[in-house]
Amino acid sequence: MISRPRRSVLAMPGSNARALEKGKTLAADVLMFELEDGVAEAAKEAAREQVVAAVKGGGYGSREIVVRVNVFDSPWYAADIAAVAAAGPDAIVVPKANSRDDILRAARDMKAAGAPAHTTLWAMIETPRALFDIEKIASATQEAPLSAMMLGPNDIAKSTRARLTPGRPALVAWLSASVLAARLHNVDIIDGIYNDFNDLEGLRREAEQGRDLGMDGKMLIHPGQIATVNEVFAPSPAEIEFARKIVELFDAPENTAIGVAQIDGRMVERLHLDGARRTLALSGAP
Ligand SMILES: CC(C)(COP(=O)(O)OP(=O)(O)OC[C@H]1O[C@@H](n2cnc3c(N)ncnc32)[C@H](O)[C@@H]1OP(=O)(O)O)[C@@H](O)C(=O)NCCC(=O)NCCSC(=O)C[C@H](O)C(=O)O
Ligand SMILES: [Mg+2]
Repeated sequence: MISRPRRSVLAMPGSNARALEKGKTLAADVLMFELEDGVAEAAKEAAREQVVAAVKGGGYGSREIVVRVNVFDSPWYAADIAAVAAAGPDAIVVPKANSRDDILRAARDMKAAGAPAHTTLWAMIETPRALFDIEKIASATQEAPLSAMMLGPNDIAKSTRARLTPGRPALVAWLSASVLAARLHNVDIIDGIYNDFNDLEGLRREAEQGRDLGMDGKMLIHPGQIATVNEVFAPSPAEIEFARKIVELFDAPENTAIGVAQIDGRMVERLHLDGARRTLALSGAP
C-alpha cells in the first residue's frame, strides 16, 4: 500500500490560537492539535472548544489534521473524544496507549460520538507497557481504524529513566521494535520530537537516524523544524531517478520474464519494484 506523506507532524497547543491559525500557512504534512500535556489544566475546556472550531472551520488545505485528546482516566477524556470525534478530524491521537484494548475502546468511543468514516486513530507509544506490547497495539488495526503510531520520547525518558543523549543509544532497540510492529501490521510509524528546537544540526542527525531505522516521519514542536525534516524524509533526486529506472525496467512488456538485472552497476530484483513505486508516489513524481 502507498500511504500519504507524513514526513513532518507539527504539534501545537490547542490553547494557542495564534499557532492554530499559523498552521494554515506552514509546510508540515500533518498538524497535531494538542489537548493533552501541552495544555494547562485551567485551559483544557477552552482549548477543546478552540480546536473543535478550528477542525470544523478548515482552511488547512491538504495538511492532515489530527487531534490528541487527554488520557482515558483524566477528567477531560469523555468530553474530548465526544467533541473531537463529532468534528471529524483526519485522526484522533490516543496518548499513552498501553494495549490493543485501548485502541478498540477509543474506536468504540469515537464511533459512538458519530465520527465520520475518514477519521482514523493514531497511538502514542510512550510507556514501558506500550514498548513491550507494541506489536499487540499495532495489531489493533485488524479491528479498529488505527493508521499510525507515534513515539513519545519525553514520556519514555520520564517513565524509564533512559536519557535522550545524541544518537539515542538507550532508545534504539525500542525504535526498531516500533518499526517492526508497524511494518508487520501496515501502519505508519512516526519518530518522536527533538526538544532543542534551535539546534537544527542535531535535529537533522536525529531525523536521519529515524529515517534510516525505517520511520515514516518525525513529530515536531516548532515551525523552524519543518524544512529540515521534510528534506530528510523526502526521497532525494538520485533516489527518485533510480526508482524511475527500476519501474521502467520491470514494467516494460519485453521484460516480464526478467527477475534480476543491473542498473548503473547495482543489482536490482523484482522485489525492489514496490519500494520504487512508493518512492515515486511520495515524491509526487508521475
Ligand atoms: C516551544 C514553544 C512553546 C515555543 O514557542 P514560542 O516561544 O512562541 O516560539 P517562537 O517565538 O520561536 O515562535 C515563532 C513563531 O512561530 C509560532 N509557533 C511556535 N511554535 C509553534 C507551533 N508549534 N505551531 C505553530 N506555530 C508555532 C509562534 O506563534 C510565532 O509566530 P508569529 O507570531 O507569527 O511570530 C512552542 O513552539 C510550542 O508550544 N510548541 C509545541 C508544544 C506542544 O504542542 N507540545 C505537546 C506536543 S510534544 C509531545 O507530544 C511530547 C510527547 O508526548 C512525548 O512524551 O515525548
Ligand atoms: Mg507524551
